[in-house]
Amino acid sequence: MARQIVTVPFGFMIAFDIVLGIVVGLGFFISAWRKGRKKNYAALPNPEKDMDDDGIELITKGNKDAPEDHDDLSANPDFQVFMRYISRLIKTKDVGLSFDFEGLEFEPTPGKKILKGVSGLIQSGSMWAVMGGSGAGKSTFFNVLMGKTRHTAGVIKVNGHPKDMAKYKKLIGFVPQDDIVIPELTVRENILHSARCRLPMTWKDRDIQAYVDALISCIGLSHVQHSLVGDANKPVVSGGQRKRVSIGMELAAAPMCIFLDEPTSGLDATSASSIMRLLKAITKLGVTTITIIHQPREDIFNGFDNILLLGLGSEIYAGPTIEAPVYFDSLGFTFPSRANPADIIMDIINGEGYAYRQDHAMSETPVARLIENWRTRHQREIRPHSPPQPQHLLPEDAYNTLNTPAYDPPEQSYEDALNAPKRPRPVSMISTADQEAELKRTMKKRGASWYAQVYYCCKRSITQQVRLKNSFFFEIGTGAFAGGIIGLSAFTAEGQLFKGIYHDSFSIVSHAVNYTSAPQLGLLGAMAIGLAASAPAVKVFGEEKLIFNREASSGHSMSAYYFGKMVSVLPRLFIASLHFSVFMGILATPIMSWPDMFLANLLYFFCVYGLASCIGMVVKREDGPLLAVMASLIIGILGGVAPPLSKVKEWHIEFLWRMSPGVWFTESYFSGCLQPLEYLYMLDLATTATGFNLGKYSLDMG
Ligand SMILES: Nc1ncnc2c1ncn2[C@@H]1O[C@H](COP(=O)(O)OP(=O)(O)OP(=O)(O)O)[C@@H](O)[C@H]1O
Repeated sequence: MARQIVTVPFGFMIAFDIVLGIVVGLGFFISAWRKGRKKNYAALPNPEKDMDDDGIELITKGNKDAPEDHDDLSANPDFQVFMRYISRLIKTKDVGLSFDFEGLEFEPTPGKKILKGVSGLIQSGSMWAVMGGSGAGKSTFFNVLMGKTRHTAGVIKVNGHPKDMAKYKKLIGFVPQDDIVIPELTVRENILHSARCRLPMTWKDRDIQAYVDALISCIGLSHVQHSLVGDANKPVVSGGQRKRVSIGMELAAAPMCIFLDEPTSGLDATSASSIMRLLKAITKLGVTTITIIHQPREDIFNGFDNILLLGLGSEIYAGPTIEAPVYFDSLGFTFPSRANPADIIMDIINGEGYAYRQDHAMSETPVARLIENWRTRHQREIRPHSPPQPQHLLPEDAYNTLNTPAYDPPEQSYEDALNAPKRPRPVSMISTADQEAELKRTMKKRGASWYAQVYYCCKRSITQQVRLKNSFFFEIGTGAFAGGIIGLSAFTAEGQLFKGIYHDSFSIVSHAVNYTSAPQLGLLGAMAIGLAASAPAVKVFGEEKLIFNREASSGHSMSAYYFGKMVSVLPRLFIASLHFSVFMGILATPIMSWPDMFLANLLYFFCVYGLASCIGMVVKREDGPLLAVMASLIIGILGGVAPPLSKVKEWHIEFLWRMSPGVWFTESYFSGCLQPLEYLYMLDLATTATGFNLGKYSLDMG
């Protein structure tokens, strides 16, 4: 049998590789030239910047801690632009998002209560701090309030109506404790993607870009906006700047309520203050802000309208920030003048408050005593929990608040405050049907269309892949190598992968049969593709599990993400499959038509990518590659070669094998290598012996 020559695909592959080589070479050349040009300016006092291969500015180490532009918000002209945009976005008949929660409990395992009856009222347009020691239950409280974790007891009301908070996810922003950002994108690309996917679909791209520019300036990232974000392994921007990107990604969505889990960790004092002032300003527009904060500076602490103090999963205090020292004073703690009240409060609620007491009455289990004290006092005399109704200022007025001190000292003494007549606890604001309808309309408008999100996700993924070119070239190389190895294994057969019994009248001259070589080639091919594709697939999909979760919980379309991602990997699958098929075709020369073989390989690459991405999404990040490789080997082994599919049929468990893409793939090879020989051999004997079907190529591919 003549060796099949795969001239056209081979020529195509070579031409493609040459073009790819030229493009990459030119890229290197241009970036080296640009780097050289940069070096000529090195003598100037401007901050040094490098360019990476894609022309992205990389901030050099020396510049990482350089002061950011416009830390002083009130001097930043972009701030007014930002405020105008955001006030336009959150204007909804003076109704924002307020939360009323009563007796919230979370008990993941019986007997282990993480939250124990937390109650409170967070009115729209108020700024809350949640404070407590490590493990006090702050993040759990956040998760329960946001609807990410189902509470085991208690009621949550949104605007006075018992509702599932998750329904409002398009209007809620959440800045997680860890910076979940895409390291291969620049600062601006990360924020712009969030804005494009979450802002109203009616917005023009020009407006979105202007809004993002103003926001980037307000969070002090203009000078690094074209720098890659990087990650902990390969940092490009500093940790504090990455934190600000994370905050920017949420502010870009103009949320009506924003939850921030330690937004100031990793920021220097000035930047932290600047970010909190920005948050304060948007709070004045009606945005509800709830922040977990550990060690706030005094001005930051005093900027919060209210604080919720947690200890051992219970409330220790909830109410106006200004009244917290008064409350602890009433318990016998003395606040030294000139000390940061936040520090003292943290000491007290961590059970280290005896330094501020004359007596030692509370030295035993102090946190439990504080909790009990709050509970009994709270029942006895209910103090106001929140400031008056939100003021919903105009952007200009909110802007002006930046120039007034954040903290107004109490006009009355602590004693006066303690003896003041008791005010009734404010009732929660109950939105009208009209306001609810308006909120619904706002939510409906939020977010780009599904098609637009597919486009943005696909574009973002292609950008990432271009910047991760090493992984791309590795995948092509592995594909070519695997194809070559499998081709070599069948090289000596010279394309004769099947021998059967000749048709009647010639059957007597038949030689020994060989029914196994063709399916074996399929089996080896499946395993080789599994090895070549599974690890890169985990990298492309699995590494983004946290990003995916973050985006899904803020209302991004999950299907758009997957679809966009899938479309973006098709070119690399095509190229890897091309290299695999060409090398395999040249060396093994099966009589199966090359396009059929290529299509089978391509679809099998696709299956392995799908499987590996699902695994990468559900298992731990470090386990992903190994488990994906193992799973792809298993589906390859379930290809119906050993044990033969005929045997599996006898056991009546063929359906199990048919669940594996490996069996369809092997069957397509079997079919492809045998059908051209139908004129010569009795193929039905071979199908009975192996259990594979013939002539079902379309079904196999499907
Ligand atoms: N789903 C869960 N199952 C079991 N234990 C949990 C669960 N969620 C939280 N915990 C435990 O509850 C406690 C409070 O956790 P949480 O993350 O809310 O604390 P935190 O106040 O945010 O702490 P930190 O400031 O250190 O982040 C911790 O001891 C944690 O291990």
